[in-house]
Amino acid sequence: MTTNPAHTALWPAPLASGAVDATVQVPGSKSVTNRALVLAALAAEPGWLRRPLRSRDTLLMAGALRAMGVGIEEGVGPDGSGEAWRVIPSGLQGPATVDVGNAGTVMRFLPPVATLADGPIRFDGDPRSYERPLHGVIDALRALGARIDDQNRGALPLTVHGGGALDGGTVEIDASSSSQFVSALLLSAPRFNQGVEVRHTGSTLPSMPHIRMTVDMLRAIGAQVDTPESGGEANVWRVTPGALLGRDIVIEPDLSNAQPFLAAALITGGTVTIPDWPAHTTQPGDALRDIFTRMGGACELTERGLEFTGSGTVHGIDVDLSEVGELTPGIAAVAALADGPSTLRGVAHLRMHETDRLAALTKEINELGGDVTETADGLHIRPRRLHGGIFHTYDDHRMATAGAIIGLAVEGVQIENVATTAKTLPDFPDMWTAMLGTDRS
Ligand SMILES: O=C(O)C1=C[C@@H](OP(=O)(O)O)[C@@H](O)[C@H](O)C1
Ligand SMILES: C=C(OP(=O)(O)O)C(=O)O
Repeated sequence: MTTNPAHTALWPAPLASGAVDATVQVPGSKSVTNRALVLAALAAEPGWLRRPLRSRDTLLMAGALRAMGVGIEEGVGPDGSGEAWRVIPSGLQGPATVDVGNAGTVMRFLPPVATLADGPIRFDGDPRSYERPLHGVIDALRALGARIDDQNRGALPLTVHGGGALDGGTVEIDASSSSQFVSALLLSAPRFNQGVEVRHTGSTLPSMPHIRMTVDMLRAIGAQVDTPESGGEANVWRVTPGALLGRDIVIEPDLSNAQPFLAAALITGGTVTIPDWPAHTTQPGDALRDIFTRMGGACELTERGLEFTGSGTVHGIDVDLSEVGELTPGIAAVAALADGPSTLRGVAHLRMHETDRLAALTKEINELGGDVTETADGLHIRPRRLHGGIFHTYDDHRMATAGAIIGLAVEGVQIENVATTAKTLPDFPDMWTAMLGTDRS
């Protein structure tokens, strides 16, 4: 077996020499870009994505749709500003092979799309993708009329034998391990003959803002969706069959990827401004305004963007992160530097993310001298004086950025495989050093 040198390389995480003072332009949202690509590919007419994220997860999504026959061209948006993708839908075709990498959005959102293709679509990905939950999507699609070969029973790799159409109808799923099961079924449902009625039967459902994002984006492109929030039954979503419109969608900055930069302001007592922070959004990263304020910062949404200022003191926090699980690694990193203990709750499902994030955070922070324990559904973090050392990332972009946050305050932290940030933020190391280049020391 050959070893990719990028995976063993150590990146010396820069120490902040003073309070940061920077404006950081954060690239587009992974979750919005990948939903916009799927919806544009399923539309009845061409559409535009402006300022899409170009990262491993979104390029895998674009590559997969292209493999099924969708046109995705580089261009300048209709108003002449910014880079854009023009998406030209076409009859979806197999045979094709889809590499999902380790992108939850690709492995979950595309099997429903593949049922609409004419011919077999094979799905494969990184070794970790074989372990991530997919049974909710596979079982539901079978119940709705799809033919799927899954030699690994309920997981990747698999082949969807697209028949050019899917009956659709009513289906029950347990989405307690990933909200993406629900999003996946809803996104393709306008194209199912009978649409879909999805009923979640599990006791918990993580990442509700991401389901709201799915619903809002479906409605914006012309779909009719009934939800618990719009007066429907609890845990039931209905999508009516119908044509989707070609839209011009501007992708918001990725607020979860703004997290390490906001954390830098919080722990150095500096100020970071994130331009184009949306006034209204379904992105879970918007919760950082509240969470990082409770941890000691202050923020203001101005015409320049979100201005976040740290006080120099970081407080511990007791918080339920079930709605915003992807923020956990960054919050854990800040909590390890706080002036009191923290309890992060409601995130048992993170054990099945890019890596087992609860185990990985516990091990890596403790190896730097920290005191973290895993609970049934989260972490207890008691701050200790930390020391330098290697921070392993387990191919998880958010582990890499969590390590960089700790490295701001602790000398000698080295991040193994910082290149894994390419999953959603390929420019992270350069953005991080550029932010620090403006230290007010
Ligand atoms: O739908 C989406 O875009 C996402 C939903 C969430 O997944 P889970 O519900 O599996 O946590 C989130 O953690 C992931 O980063 C992106
Ligand atoms: C859980 C995440 O990603 P994925 O879309 O692969 O589930 C994440 O980005 O934190």
